[in-house]
Amino acid sequence: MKSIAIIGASGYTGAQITALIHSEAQLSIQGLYVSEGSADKGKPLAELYPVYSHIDLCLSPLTEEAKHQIVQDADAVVLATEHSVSLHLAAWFYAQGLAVFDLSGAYRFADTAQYPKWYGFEHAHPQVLAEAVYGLAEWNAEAIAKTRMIAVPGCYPTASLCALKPLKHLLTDAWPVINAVSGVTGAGRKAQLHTSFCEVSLTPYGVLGHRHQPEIASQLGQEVIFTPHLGNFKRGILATITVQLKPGTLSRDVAQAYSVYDDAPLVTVKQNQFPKVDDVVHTPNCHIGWKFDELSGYLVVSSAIDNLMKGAASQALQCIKIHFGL
Ligand SMILES: NC(=O)C1=CN([C@@H]2O[C@H](COP(=O)(O)OP(=O)(O)OC[C@H]3O[C@@H](n4cnc5c(N)ncnc54)[C@H](OP(=O)(O)O)[C@@H]3O)[C@@H](O)[C@H]2O)C=CC1
Ligand SMILES: CC(=O)N[C@@H](CCC(=O)OP(=O)(O)O)C(=O)O
Repeated sequence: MKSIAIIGASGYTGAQITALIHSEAQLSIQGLYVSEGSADKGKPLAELYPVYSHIDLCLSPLTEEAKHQIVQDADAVVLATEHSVSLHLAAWFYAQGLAVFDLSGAYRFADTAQYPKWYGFEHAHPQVLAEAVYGLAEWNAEAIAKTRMIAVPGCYPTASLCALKPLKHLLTDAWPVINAVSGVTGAGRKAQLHTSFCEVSLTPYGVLGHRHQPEIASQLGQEVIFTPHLGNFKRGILATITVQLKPGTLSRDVAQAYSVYDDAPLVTVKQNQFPKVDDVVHTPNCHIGWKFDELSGYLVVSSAIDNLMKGAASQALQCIKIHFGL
C-alpha cells in the first residue's frame, strides 16, 4: 500500500486525481491540501464536488506542520498546483525523500533557459530539475520507474505527442502543424473573465506563443506549429495535426509506425476513422485516427483525450503505478 498526499485537491485536476486514487486498492490518500489562506480550507471535498460524495475527506491548509506530517506519513505527493507553486513544493518534498508527481509545467523542460521565457521565472532548483523525467507514460516507463521526480506532461502535449512520436522516423524538416481545441476546464477552476459562460466561444489563443509549443518540440526533437483553441465545452481535447512525411512513405509504413501502440491498452489507433471527444471524456484513453495521401505525402492525424484525465490526472496515476510497480 502506498500513501499519497494530494496538494491542490480542490482544483479540477486535484479533485480528479483524488477520485482516481480513492478507487485504487493499492493506494491510500494521506490527505488533501489547499493553500494556507484558501477559502476552502476545512471544507469536505464533497461540498465542492457533490459527485464525490463517497469520498469522506476534508481539505486541509498546507501549513509547515502539515508538510512535515506528509513527509512522516506519505510515500509520494501529487502537486496539482500552478507552476510557480509546484516549483518550490516539488524541490522541498523531493529533498525530503518523497516521490513527486507534478502536474504543472515547472519541471518539464530540461533546459533552465526556457523557464524565464515561457513561465516567467528563473528555475530555482536546477539540481532537482536535472533528476526530473517527463511522464509521458507510454513512452518513458523505464525512466518513470527509476526516478522520484516526475513531470507529468501538459494536456495539449500529451494529445500531440501520442500522435506524433510514433512518426519520428518518417518526419522531414517540414514542421507538423497542430490545431487543437480544449474544453474550458483546461484553464482551471479559478474565476477568469475569458472562461466565464458568456465569454466562451470557439477561438484560437496563444497563437505562435503558447508554452506548449516548445514543450512539444523539445519532446519530439522537431519544431512544430501549435495553435490552441478554446472550445465551448467542459472537458476534452481534440488535436488535429497535418504533416508531410518523407518522400516514398506508404500507408503501410504509417500503420507500422502506429503498431507501437498494439500493446498499449489506453491508446487506440484507427486508419481512416477519426476520434470524437465524447468517446474519451471521463476516460484515461487516447483515441487516434489517421489518413495518409501517398501521392502528396501528407498525413492528417487526430488525437482525442480528456484534458483532466489522460491530459493530467489519469496520466499521473499511470506514472504512480509505473513508479511503484503496481
Ligand atoms: N486543467 C487542466 O486541464 C490541466 C492542468 N494542468 C496543470 O495542473 C495544475 C493544476 O491545474 P488545475 O487543477 O486546472 O488548477 P485549479 O486552478 O483548478 O486548482 C489549483 C489548486 O491549487 C490550490 N493552490 C493554490 N495555491 C496553493 C498553494 N500555495 N499551496 C497549496 N495549494 C494551492 C488551489 O486551491 P486554493 O487556491 O484554494 O488554495 C487549487 O486547489 C496547473 O499547474 C495546471 O497548469 C496540467 C494539465 C491539464
Ligand atoms: C484551455 C486552457 O486554458 N488550457 C491551458 C492548458 C492546461 C495545461 O495543460 O496545463 P499546463 O499549464 O500544466 O501545461 C492553457 O492553454 O494554458
